Amino acid sequence: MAALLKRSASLLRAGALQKHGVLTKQALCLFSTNMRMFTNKISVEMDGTTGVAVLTMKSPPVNSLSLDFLTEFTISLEKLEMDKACRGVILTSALPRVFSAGLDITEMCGKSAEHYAAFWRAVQEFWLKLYTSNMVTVAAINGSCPAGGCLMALVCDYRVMADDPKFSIGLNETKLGIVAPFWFKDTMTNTIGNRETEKALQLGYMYSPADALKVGLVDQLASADKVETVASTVMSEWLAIPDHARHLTKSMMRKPTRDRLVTHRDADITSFVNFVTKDSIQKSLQMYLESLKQRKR
Ligand SMILES: CCCCCCCCCCCCC/C=C/C(=O)SCCNC(=O)CCNC(=O)[C@H](O)C(C)(C)COP(=O)(O)OP(=O)(O)OC[C@H]1O[C@@H](n2cnc3c(N)ncnc32)[C@H](O)[C@@H]1OP(=O)(O)O
Repeated sequence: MAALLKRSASLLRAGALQKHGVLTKQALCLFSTNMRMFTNKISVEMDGTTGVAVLTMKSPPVNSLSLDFLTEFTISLEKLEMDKACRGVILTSALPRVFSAGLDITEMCGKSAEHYAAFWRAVQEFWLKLYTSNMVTVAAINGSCPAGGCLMALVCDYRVMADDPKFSIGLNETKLGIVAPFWFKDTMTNTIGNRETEKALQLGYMYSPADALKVGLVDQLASADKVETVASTVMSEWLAIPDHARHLTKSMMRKPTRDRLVTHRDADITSFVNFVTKDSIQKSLQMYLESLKQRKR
């Protein structure tokens, strides 16, 4: 398994996954009955009876989306996608208080242009795989969920969030001095509409669970200890619909947004690299990282 993951990771980084479908056709072994898979940063438990997998992020301190994390996540998802027995996946976090802190800022600081390009391609791949999944995807948001963490939840079919005012969710990029790219914006607009997105993105607004429910950023709240149980109940309701009808409908709804990124994928990587290599952006990101560290002292 370690060797497979290593090989898969290098293929993914090289862009081979989406170009040649190598992982999907040859390399992936499938889940069949009850199955557990662990990588360094993710664990997956698949219940062969219900057809539901729980994908748990376990990358302390904050489940940030590093290149390694994104690679492991995308490969795990691909394996589930290939397993005919798997019809739904619940995403959750093993960490107390944090679902995911979003993109790993250290991947965007002080690295080469080649590194930024590889990182951004992996972010795109992660979004594309999750956004276009044939499985029912439910986010069990059991902690804070800024920026890329919010994006991950937004691409799921349904979001259940812990009703704890200490947690928040939103696309806060402007607060870091950076700009959410068009496909982050599209994903949010498709969920909460244009006007609310315009305000939320410009202000880098982080919503409390109650406010997130009010604007439709999440679908349901549950007490922190019940988030996963509620997510499982929601999953059963969605799985009562015939798969083919449901996922044809999903792909009809999502195709225009997906196509927009696929069409502009290379240009989007170039934009990201040009943007993130600017001195002013590097300075903003460094200062933000430093402020996160200072907060603890
Ligand atoms: C003209 C138009 C051009 C357009 C061109 C567009 C191009 C594209 C531009 C770029 C777009 C990028 C999009 C970016 C998306 C992102 O996701 S950026 C990441 C944003 N994330 C955050 O702001 C979250 C920051 N973190 C927190 O708020 C908190 O950590 C938390 C998640 C609420 C958890 O709090 P707590 O449990 O108290 O933990 P902390 O003590 O704060 O943190 C523990 C350590 O983790 C480090 N850390 C936190 N978040 C990150 C992160 N995202 N990346 C890396 N590291 C992180 C933090 O520094 C602590 O580290 P130590 O001090 O070393 O322990």
